[in-house]
Amino acid sequence: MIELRQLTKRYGRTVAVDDLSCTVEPGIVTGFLGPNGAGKSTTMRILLGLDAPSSGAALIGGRRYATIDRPLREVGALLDATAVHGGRTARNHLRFLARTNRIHPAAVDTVLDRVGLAQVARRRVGGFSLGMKQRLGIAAALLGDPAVLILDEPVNGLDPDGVRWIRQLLRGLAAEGRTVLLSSHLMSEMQLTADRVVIIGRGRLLADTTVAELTDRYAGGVLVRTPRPAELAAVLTRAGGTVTTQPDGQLGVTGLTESAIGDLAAEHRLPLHGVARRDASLEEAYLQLTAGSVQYETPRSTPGGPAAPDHRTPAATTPHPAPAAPPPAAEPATTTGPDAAGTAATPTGRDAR
Ligand SMILES: Nc1ncnc2c1ncn2[C@@H]1O[C@H](COP(=O)(O)OP(=O)(O)OP(=O)(O)O)[C@@H](O)[C@H]1O
Repeated sequence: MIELRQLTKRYGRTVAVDDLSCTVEPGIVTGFLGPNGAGKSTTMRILLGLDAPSSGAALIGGRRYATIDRPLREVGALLDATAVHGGRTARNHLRFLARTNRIHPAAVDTVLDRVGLAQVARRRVGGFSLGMKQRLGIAAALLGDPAVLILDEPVNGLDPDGVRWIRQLLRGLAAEGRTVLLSSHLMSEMQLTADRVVIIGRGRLLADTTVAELTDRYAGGVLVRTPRPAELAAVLTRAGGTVTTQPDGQLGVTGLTESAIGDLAAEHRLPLHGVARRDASLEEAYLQLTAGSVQYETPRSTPGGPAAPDHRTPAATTPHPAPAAPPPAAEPATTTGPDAAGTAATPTGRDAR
């Protein structure tokens, strides 16, 4: 289990994380979402002992990372898949991590197999594609068979097959009872992978709920298909509904249930070709929820200029690209957390799964 207790982090005048409290439970996948600069990476770095909180606490299995004796056995992390020694082979990279964390060397081949890198285990990491490095980073995170996994943008660089693979992997790891926290800007993917989401904006908690509850909360009424839209719209409006005509000619109705719409249509002998609840996607819910928290706005269209991207289009998977990169991290992020490279280790019991 992961717990954030009134976590606050300030960098000078910037409040990167602002009084953030939440619990990330085992047995499910929890998505960690927020616009660029919201404080996700900062929170993850604090969880992994790479940065110190200004106040509050970030706990893994009830303890601060720095007090965990054999970190790789308790928590696996992927922060920056490219932060690996390019001259080493994949196998040697993992063997080094295993040795310095007193993990049995047999675990190396097991995780290489699990992430699909067994065939390239003896190739130098420098020649790996970003997707292969992501897989290697995940292998390193899994090396100690940890109860908790913290993954920052793990699908970056993966092809569609790899994206599906990681979705199934993470869901499988959660089903084994592990705590899985992952950040991503890919809302459609997050909707398929995560059970719960913690959404932050400008360092503050905006939502901590299930994906189902969130999409339900932002569901947009009922979509009605009829060959006589003007007449039906008049009937529904008179009955207290609010009706809008969609670009595809359907009627969007709020304020009336599907059954009420069906009854009214039957009463007025107006044919219905379809009545369906309009579920919001996670992306729509996310965009509405974070609308006031975006720091790096997508440019709006200007007369004669290119059209701004439609934030409500499902294909827009990176809703708020930053025009400028945020300041670099205070300390270099590592693939597996600070102790991956060899801090002391003594056996501890697993208490966080
Ligand atoms: N080392 C640092 N020094 C100063 N400011 C920092 C530092 N690290 C982060 N920040 C600031 O803290 C805020 C939160 O940044 P953070 O990288 O945690 O956001 P994020 O949600 O991970 O963003 P992204 O989605 O773009 O990765 C931003 O305003 C960022 O500029």
